[in-house]
Amino acid sequence: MPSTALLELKGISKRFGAVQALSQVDFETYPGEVVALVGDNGAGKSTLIKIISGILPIDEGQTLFEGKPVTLDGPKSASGLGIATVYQDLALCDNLDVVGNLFLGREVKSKGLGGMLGWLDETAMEQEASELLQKLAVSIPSVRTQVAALSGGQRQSIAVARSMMGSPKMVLLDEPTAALGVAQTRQVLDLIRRLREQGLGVVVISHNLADVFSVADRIIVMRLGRRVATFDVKTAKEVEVVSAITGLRSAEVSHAVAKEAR
Ligand SMILES: Nc1ncnc2c1ncn2[C@@H]1O[C@H](COP(=O)(O)OP(=O)(O)OP(=O)(O)O)[C@@H](O)[C@H]1O
Repeated sequence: MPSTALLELKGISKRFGAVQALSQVDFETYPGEVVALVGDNGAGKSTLIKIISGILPIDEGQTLFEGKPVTLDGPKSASGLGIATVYQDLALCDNLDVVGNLFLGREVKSKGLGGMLGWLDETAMEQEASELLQKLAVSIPSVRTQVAALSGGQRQSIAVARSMMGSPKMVLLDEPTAALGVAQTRQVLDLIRRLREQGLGVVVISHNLADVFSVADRIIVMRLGRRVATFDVKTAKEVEVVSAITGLRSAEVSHAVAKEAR
């Protein structure tokens, strides 16, 4: 593991009225690793992701990016540092094709008079889109396919690819495999592995421990707004992770699992 974290949060606290959503949370990600953020409903995962993506201000704590103190006071400051977020609701435009979605808001104007007239350089965008999808090994019928015609896994892959357009250093994924079938999930998990191979720091929120164990390097467990455990996937046991998530002892988890299986 490289010694300097890409992102380091220290003692982060966040309150919504009477609800203490985060209490003194430390969090760190390194380049070229996948960190899974897990925890029960209401544990504080989304709040932490929103803080990292600059959507929510913190009440207390410190943020370092590549070892330097920074302030994440808006989505622009996060994206300016190279932090990209892929939300659960995808935010793709169904009526646009893949190129249109990848370049939404960052269209390439054609050079010369065409550019002055506001014409878009479709050829350049098409080529760049194809290159990006090839690099990420995302397989779709054509970059000119409307995203409405893609499978759930392909759509999620396009959403992830879109987050790569600004060449980020870190990608946050909120439940990227929720609502996907087995084959589509595998496709998205493969894509996450490729982000790691490219040296990115990847943070994945997931409720699916099978996915977590298959793709993550480290697992950070949140419970009631606190970071309660950290596991190295190579040595972690699922029962221990469930125990940290629920607050039950491992023996109680095993007992509950056995009872459920009956
Ligand atoms: N905007 C908000 N206003 C008030 N309370 C909030 C707000 N956002 C989150 N909370 C509360 O903060 C706590 C943490 O919520 P958060 O959404 O971060 O949990 P989570 O781990 O992402 O849960 P889930 O898995 O259900 O998405 C919860 O008690 C939640 O009700």
